[in-house]
Amino acid sequence: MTTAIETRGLTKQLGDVLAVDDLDLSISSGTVYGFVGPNGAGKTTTIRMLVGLLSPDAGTALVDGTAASNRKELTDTVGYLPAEAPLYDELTGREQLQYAAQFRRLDDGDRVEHALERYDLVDAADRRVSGYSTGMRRKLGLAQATLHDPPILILDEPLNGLDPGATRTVRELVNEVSDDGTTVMISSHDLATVESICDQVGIVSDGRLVADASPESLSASVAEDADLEAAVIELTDQ
Ligand SMILES: Nc1ncnc2c1ncn2[C@@H]1O[C@H](COP(=O)(O)OP(=O)(O)OP(=O)(O)O)[C@@H](O)[C@H]1O
Repeated sequence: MTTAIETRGLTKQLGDVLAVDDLDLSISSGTVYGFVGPNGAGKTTTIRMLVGLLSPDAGTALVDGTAASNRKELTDTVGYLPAEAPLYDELTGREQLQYAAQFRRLDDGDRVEHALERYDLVDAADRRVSGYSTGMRRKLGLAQATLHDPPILILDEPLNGLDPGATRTVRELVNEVSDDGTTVMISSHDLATVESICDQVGIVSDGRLVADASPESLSASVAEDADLEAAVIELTDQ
């Protein structure tokens, strides 16, 4: 099995904080990987290094075998959704996706219409993004991040602030793209959802990886009837 994402000794200091501390990650292709841990554990900082938005102080990050700093080469390979979706408020939802399609030189107009349907945004497609709710913005952000069908999808807190319906949409998307062989890395505090969709979960605390295994093994490692939430609390000393 090939490795989609690999870090060795990844380290980043931000101000006085050692945000990521000698982190070794290995995510096999096709895995749905949950990246969890307390507030301030270093998840976003790690992800920003994986998508080439931050340079590590030490260590290496490879995405699809290419240095993560090489953003240009990874444009077609990676779909990335940050916690705040990068959207233009003055555009309509449809225009936003058309803009993203042009940026990526995707000439297929059907792709945009298909994405609007897939994310249940057809009725809102001609409204300006400035009037979208949190869930609608997230869905549009996801539509944008997946427009080019990237083989690797990195989602930073995609479930934050979503109602159950929108959470289900994200869950279904992850299951769907995973069935097609896409590798998905997803950081989240919604541990029940992570438990239900992820094959493997990495737990970070104070910038370090404290555990990395299937949700079932992590739960079983703390108690017979434990769930992932109990495991995360136990393993991160919360
Ligand atoms: N620009 C910055 N300057 C100084 N410290 C920072 C900066 N950005 C993040 N940090 C610190 O780095 C650490 C890791 O932050 P990071 O955002 O990666 O954590 P996280 O696991 O994503 O947290 P959360 O779950 O709350 O989003 C935290 O202690 C945070 O306060």
